[in-house]
Amino acid sequence: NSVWGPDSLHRLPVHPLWQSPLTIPGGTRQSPINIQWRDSVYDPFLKPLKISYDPTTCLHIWNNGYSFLVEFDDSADRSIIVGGPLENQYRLKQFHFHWGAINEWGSEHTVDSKFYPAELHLVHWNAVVYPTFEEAVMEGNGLAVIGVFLKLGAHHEGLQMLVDALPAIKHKDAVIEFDVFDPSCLIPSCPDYWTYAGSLTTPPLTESVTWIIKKQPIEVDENQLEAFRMLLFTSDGEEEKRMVDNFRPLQPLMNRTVRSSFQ
Ligand SMILES: CN[C@H]1CN(c2cccc(OC)c2)S(=O)(=O)c2sc(S(N)(=O)=O)cc21
Ligand SMILES: [Zn+2]
Repeated sequence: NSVWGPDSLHRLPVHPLWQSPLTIPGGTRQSPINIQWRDSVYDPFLKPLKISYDPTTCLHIWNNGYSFLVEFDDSADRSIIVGGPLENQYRLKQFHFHWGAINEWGSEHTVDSKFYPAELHLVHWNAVVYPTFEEAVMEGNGLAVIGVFLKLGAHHEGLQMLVDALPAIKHKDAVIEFDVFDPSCLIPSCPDYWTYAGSLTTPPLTESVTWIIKKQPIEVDENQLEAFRMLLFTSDGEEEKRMVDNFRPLQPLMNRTVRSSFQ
């Protein structure tokens, strides 16, 4: 259940970028957070995360004015994750990214206060317990988001397919069909992850996310990061505002422990 209603949300100090409130009154499990490696607690009972995506469930790629996202057909259990810290299996709904204007920052989560230039979020929902995504978004165990850090390095072949589509969705609300894409190619092979109870990092900021943050980043090259920065927050015809720095500020850890799947 959420701790605030839509009426109180709009009177809060808002983040300049996308009118996302900086803090939520009563919020006890907000995201993103800094992951202090030495304070994370190894949990031997954490299972390996099992990821099985069907590339043909891919629908389209679009610019929603916050980020660009690739959406999937979640009408059946065809692209799912199970295991890890999760009690049920969760269905893939969409993935999107957050990034900076320069390589010094851009990720939402930090590790030992270090920013990465970008962060990938793969959003899944608990269709075992909840009949619709919209209901799952409002419940404590409704969503599971895999976070993957991007670091500057080698060219990423799998990412290039997305990068090649970006010029066609430069403006807010632009969408193009995207037939076949397997997001597993964006997930590092190393099984190690941190996990903690958190929230969406954009409105509605609901405290419904089990975060699974991969320890190992993926490498992308400068041209690929620059391609993200060519997108616009603004619609066609409006004064152009480059889509950069679309990450929420760090939130207080409060009474939470970050667990690790590795020693
Ligand atoms: C615009 N960004 C959010 C979009 N969502 C959304 C869409 C429809 C309805 C809804 O609530 C009723 C929420 S979402 O749940 O897919 C997510 S996940 C996420 S993040 N950065 O925490 O991974 C941000 C958003
Ligand atoms: Zn996100």
